[in-house]
Amino acid sequence: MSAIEQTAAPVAPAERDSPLIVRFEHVTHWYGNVVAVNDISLELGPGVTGLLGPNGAGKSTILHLLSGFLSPSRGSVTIDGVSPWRHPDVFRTVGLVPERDSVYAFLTAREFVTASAKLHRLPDPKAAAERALDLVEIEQAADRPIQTYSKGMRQRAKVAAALVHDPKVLLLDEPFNGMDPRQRLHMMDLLRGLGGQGRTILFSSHILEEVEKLADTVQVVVAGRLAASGDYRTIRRLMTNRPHVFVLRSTDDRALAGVLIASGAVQGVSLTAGGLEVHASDHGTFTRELAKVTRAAGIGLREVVPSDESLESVFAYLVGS
Ligand SMILES: Nc1ncnc2c1ncn2[C@@H]1O[C@H](COP(=O)(O)OP(=O)(O)OP(=O)(O)O)[C@@H](O)[C@H]1O
Repeated sequence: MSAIEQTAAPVAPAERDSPLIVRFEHVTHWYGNVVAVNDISLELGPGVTGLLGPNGAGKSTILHLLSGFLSPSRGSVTIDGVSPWRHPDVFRTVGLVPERDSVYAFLTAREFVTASAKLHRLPDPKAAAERALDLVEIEQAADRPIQTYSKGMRQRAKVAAALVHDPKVLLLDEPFNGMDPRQRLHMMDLLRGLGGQGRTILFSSHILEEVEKLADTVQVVVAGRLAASGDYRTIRRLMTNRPHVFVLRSTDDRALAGVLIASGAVQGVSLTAGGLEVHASDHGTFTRELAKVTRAAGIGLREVVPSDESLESVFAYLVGS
């Protein structure tokens, strides 16, 4: 595979009104011998997209390629046709909320966000900071040092700093890490609102439920590769239709094994010390049939435990499919 030429004659994206298109074309990135991103092609438009994958999948690398911190070893990354690598104009269009807190904690949020506005050389840094602080709703606490903030408020201060120049593309690396459920909901509302305003929002997560609640579209990455991509419902269906393993405990496991095999709802069963292990070909059919056959056979079900629900097994299935 040969490297794709970067698009020539860039037009400063910030000067355009139409929604930006973020594009990866056959992008590969190596750190020495480690292939962190492997031949990924994808396209993002306005709205909220979840970048879902287990630890080490390549999510941060993808975000850093988009932010212009890394250049692709192969392929091209473009935002509205312009490569972010060594093209400072693109920085006016992109805001990044990094995973780590890289903020001096003695600063107040107002000082931190104003400093970010100055770095962007905005004509009125104070007014821009005011607007951004207002957007993330930490105006009330904006004059307190960041070290006095909760995790959720620290994250919001980082989002304000990333939004200070009103970027059309907002990238967030694991924005929900360490947040309690209330803070999480608040951040979700905020990102949903920003996506609704026509911004292109890409956030990384290794938690399925976070992505399900927030994202319109999902990009699933596993071991540097794009494992699935598109509408959340389609990906959810892929996940629930995959083969499942359950451990059942009932009043008569042996009889249950017999009726399940006869029903055709399972591919295999084995009696184990922990109960009856069944391999179901798909989740929906199995759960429907299970209720029916146990009732008909007069068997009492005590427990149904999915035994392969770990994210790794779901990802492994997606990679294989
Ligand atoms: N600077 C680096 N030098 C060498 N290898 C790296 C470097 N940064 C990341 N990697 C490796 O590249 C792969 C992808 O890492 P990346 O941080 O992009 O994944 P991630 O999905 O964001 O994971 P996490 O959620 O754990 O941060 C991993 O195998 C990681 O160990």
